[in-house]
Amino acid sequence: MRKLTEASERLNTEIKRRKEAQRSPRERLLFEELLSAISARFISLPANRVDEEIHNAMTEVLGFFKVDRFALLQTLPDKKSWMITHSVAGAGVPSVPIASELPISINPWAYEKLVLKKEVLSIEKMEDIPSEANVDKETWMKWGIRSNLNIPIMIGGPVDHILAINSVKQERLWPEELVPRLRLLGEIFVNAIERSKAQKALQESEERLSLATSAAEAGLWMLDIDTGILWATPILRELFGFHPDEVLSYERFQEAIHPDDLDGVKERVHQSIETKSFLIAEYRIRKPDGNLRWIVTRGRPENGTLGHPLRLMGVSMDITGLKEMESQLREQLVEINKLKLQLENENVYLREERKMEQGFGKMIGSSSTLQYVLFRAHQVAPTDATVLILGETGVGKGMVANAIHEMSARRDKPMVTVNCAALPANLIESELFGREKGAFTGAHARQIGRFEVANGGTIFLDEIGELPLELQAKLLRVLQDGEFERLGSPRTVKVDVRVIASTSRDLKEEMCNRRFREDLYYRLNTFPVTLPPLRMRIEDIPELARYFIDKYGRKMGKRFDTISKEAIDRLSEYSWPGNVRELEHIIERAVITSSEQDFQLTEPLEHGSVEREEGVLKEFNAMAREHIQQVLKETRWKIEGKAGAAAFLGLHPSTLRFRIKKLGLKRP
Ligand SMILES: Nc1ncnc2c1ncn2[C@@H]1O[C@H](COP(=O)(O)OP(=O)(O)OP(=O)(O)O)[C@@H](O)[C@H]1O
Repeated sequence: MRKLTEASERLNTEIKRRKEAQRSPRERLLFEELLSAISARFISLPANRVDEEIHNAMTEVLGFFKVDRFALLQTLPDKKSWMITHSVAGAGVPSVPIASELPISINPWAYEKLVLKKEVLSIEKMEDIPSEANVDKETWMKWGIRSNLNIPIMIGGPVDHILAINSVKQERLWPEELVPRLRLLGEIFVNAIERSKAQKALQESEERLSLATSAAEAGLWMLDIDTGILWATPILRELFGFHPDEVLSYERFQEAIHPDDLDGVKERVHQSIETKSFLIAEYRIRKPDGNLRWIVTRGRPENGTLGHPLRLMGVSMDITGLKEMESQLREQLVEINKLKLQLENENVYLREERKMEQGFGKMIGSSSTLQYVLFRAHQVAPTDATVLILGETGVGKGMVANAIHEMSARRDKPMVTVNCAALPANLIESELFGREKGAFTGAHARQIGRFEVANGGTIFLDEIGELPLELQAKLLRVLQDGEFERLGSPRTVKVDVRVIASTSRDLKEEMCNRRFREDLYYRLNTFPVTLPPLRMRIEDIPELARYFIDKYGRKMGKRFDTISKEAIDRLSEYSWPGNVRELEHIIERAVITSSEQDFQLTEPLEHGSVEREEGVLKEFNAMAREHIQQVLKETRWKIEGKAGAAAFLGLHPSTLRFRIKKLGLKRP
């Protein structure tokens, strides 16, 4: 019985095959015609019509073969699924939605056959499917497929498209000669799809380029080297002022270039073509309205088949704004450099002026006592010796200290002043020697002491007499060995500092009363310089007064033509307990109250005139004598001439001779 059934099936198949074979020549011819009509429609088909045309062609083929479903599938790059890109179905047959993804895992056997082995799958009935393809069979049966023809389409290398034809209403045989024709159809479809993708990509990139060039206001151009014909975008035409319809050429381009820049541009273009190198040129053009613009052009030659450049293509932009900005910046830079130079010069001038003010330049007074002081300072300045400046308050001790520093080799290093009287006793140590963080309550940060700041320079310890006894030993160590420790640190710090100290106290007396260490006193006193009080050099008063009147007059915009003799007399008679500082303040006030042109001392001088005691006078004579004697020694008793003692002391030679006689000085 089974044998009978099998024989009947074989017979049926044979009958079907014969029928197909009988139909074939006619159908084949018709199908050839259909194929050539379809392929003709795909020639130069615009990208946006490809999908529609594939759909039409598939519908025609579907009708032609009277099959139920026709689809084009694409293998997705991840190789895990297929995507239905195009699909049509016959009447009453459910179609597969386009863009739906089919996982390869539900058709593993078909994947292997079609994609990996590149074989055609022609299935007449589901029973023919081998047992290893059960998963695929189940899938197809679920979709109601009874017969199936799948053709891999390869363009180039791997299979990335499948043409799938299903029959759901009946089983059917797929004649073998159909396969090459359907594959051809599939290739027409896939080629059209690829072409449309490439066209779309090109269109997109053109759009992007055009967007970028128009955003950058850049004009594109292409020069045919052999013919000299120039192609240009509308933006380039606008940049150069060319007419939109004008036929452009290399000559026409040259005409637009400023004559001064033309040779340079021609040279660069020539070089770019000859050496096949990048072209870059900046030049001016004159537009038809006479407007001068700056243009930058970049380009590159494009090689022909024989390696000889055929075209030069590139981009040009208007950089007039940039150029203007650049030239403005350059002008500003010149201006800045000028100002910088001016500022530097002013700085040098100010520094010089300050030096003068700090040095002897502004130390007013030609009394022999003051001159002697200056002479001493001059002598000691170049050495590194410690100097002790003695004198009442306001006599100019600070000025002399400054002058010594300015005349020393340390003048380019800092001079740090510490007023020992102005600092509270508990802070003075950390001020002078520095401290480590946490050295005492409230020491939140590390602090560098003034000795370290003055390293390489000078420290001026004003009112040294006020230095607490316990710090005097520490100072002595610095003076002797140049070393000390910061507060709260065991580490020894080494410095190279010259010490100038000053005091208005009688240090000897302080030493006797055990308020000042003897060893420190002697160490400081190696080179004492005593500044006489103003009352001992009254001859300096008129000069000082004039100097201060002028200084404050200028500051306040007043110019005094006359200074009354009475004012000068009053100033000279006064005892000046506050010395030069007091004189300066009194004059400053008087300048404010005096009317223009006429300087008047309106306020009373508080202490009144003083009877100069004999002792003071004696002291004065002794100082003057010592000074004149010293100068005479230095000049080997030469009185007159440029290098003579009289010139040095600022005296007339006969006045000096008179003084020598009066002071009883004798040549050794
Ligand atoms: N010979 C001088 N020529 C011009 N100005 C002077 C002269 N002597 C002192 N002065 C001025 O007098 C003022 C006091 O000078 P300075 O501070 O040097 O005195 P000092 O003796 O150090 O005073 P103190 O002991 O109070 O510190 C300053 O303004 C200074 O410019």
